[in-house]
Amino acid sequence: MTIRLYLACYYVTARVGTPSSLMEEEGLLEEQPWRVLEFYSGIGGMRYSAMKAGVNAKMVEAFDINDLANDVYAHNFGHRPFQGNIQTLSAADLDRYEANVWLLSPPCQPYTRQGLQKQSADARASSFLRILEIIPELRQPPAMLFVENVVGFETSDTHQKMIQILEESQFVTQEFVLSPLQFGVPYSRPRYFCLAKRKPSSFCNPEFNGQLIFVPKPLFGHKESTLISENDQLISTSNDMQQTCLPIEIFLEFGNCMNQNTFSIEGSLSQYFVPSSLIERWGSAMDIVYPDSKRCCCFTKSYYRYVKGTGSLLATIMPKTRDKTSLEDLCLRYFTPREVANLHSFPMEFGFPEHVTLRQRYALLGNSLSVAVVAPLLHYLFSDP
Ligand SMILES: C[S@@+](CC[C@H](N)C(=O)[O-])C[C@H]1O[C@@H](n2cnc3c(N)ncnc32)[C@H](O)[C@@H]1O
Repeated sequence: MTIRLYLACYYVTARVGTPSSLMEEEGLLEEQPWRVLEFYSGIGGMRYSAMKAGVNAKMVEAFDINDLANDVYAHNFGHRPFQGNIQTLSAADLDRYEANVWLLSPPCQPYTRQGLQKQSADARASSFLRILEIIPELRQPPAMLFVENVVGFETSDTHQKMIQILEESQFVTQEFVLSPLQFGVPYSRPRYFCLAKRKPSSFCNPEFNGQLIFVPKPLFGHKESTLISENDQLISTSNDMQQTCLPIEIFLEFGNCMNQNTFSIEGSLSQYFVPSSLIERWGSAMDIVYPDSKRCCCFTKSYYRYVKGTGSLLATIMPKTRDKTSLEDLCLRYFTPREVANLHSFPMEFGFPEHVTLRQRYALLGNSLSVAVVAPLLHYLFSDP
């Protein structure tokens, strides 16, 4: 079944800070906006990143198979993504959009360390492989591509295939593994990113072509002070980059005063309180952070359903001595969905439609991405040398 195409367009943004009408008057809008397709759009992390990056882009279409994610996207952007399996798109379908930029954040389960790591053999990898195979079949291939995935993707056979197809289709690539911690956000969420430009386009720092880079410095024009490791990869000089991060309290919607008493007064807040039974059973596996902490763990789509490895819990009582206080006394709570969105650097205007349940909100956010990381990467991708 082929997905029917709607050619209705919707806009990301003109350049940040300058209304487009004003820019037109000033004669600044000399260039046509880039026509962008957003694959695996989820709740719109890529779109928010493009907005934050201030790139001159027009979102031509977004695609996602998940009904609920599309509800959230429509709620925030006033446009419902195309609902269907990306695998069913043909080259002719995609050519009709006349897009020149593709943003893709395909499913990561085939590559996660906790998963079976079946890579390309996992059915959830098929749609991405198919979309890659379409590139050489296109009448008008994209000029730029941006791919986001989990760390582990870069060693997969899907990655190998992606690089092979991109090279054969005349793309140059630069790859990154970056975390929000490297952008001042107290949030550990390292992710893999591939930036690709089709020749004759090139990157501002072409000396990084074909490399996997672990520091954000090339994005900001720094060429020196990045180190080359034994296997020629750029590595971070600093193990303690979180020292430069803001404290977690800046990202909280309920401050330190939120304790058990507050929970009982404010009925709806009680849902964030961690029950004693969970503390007893899973206490030793919990990642506990404090309002003054400068790091918290990655929130996954299973946050709030499971405790182990799904994201940090917040101590709302600051103990005098941290290592001697019982967990019960810390008045532990879950981060709220708004706070997870804050740590993902989503804008304040982002919200959920009422019918989306708490668990669904966490699941959708857990699948999304860090705007603080993706925005500068997109800005770099869209910049001309
Ligand atoms: C890693 S998430 C991307 C989330 C997105 N970047 C965001 O900011 O929310 C992958 C998304 O791809 C969607 N998806 C997975 N397989 C798909 C397919 N074959 N066709 C269309 N969408 C698919 C899922 O519903 C999910 O929303």
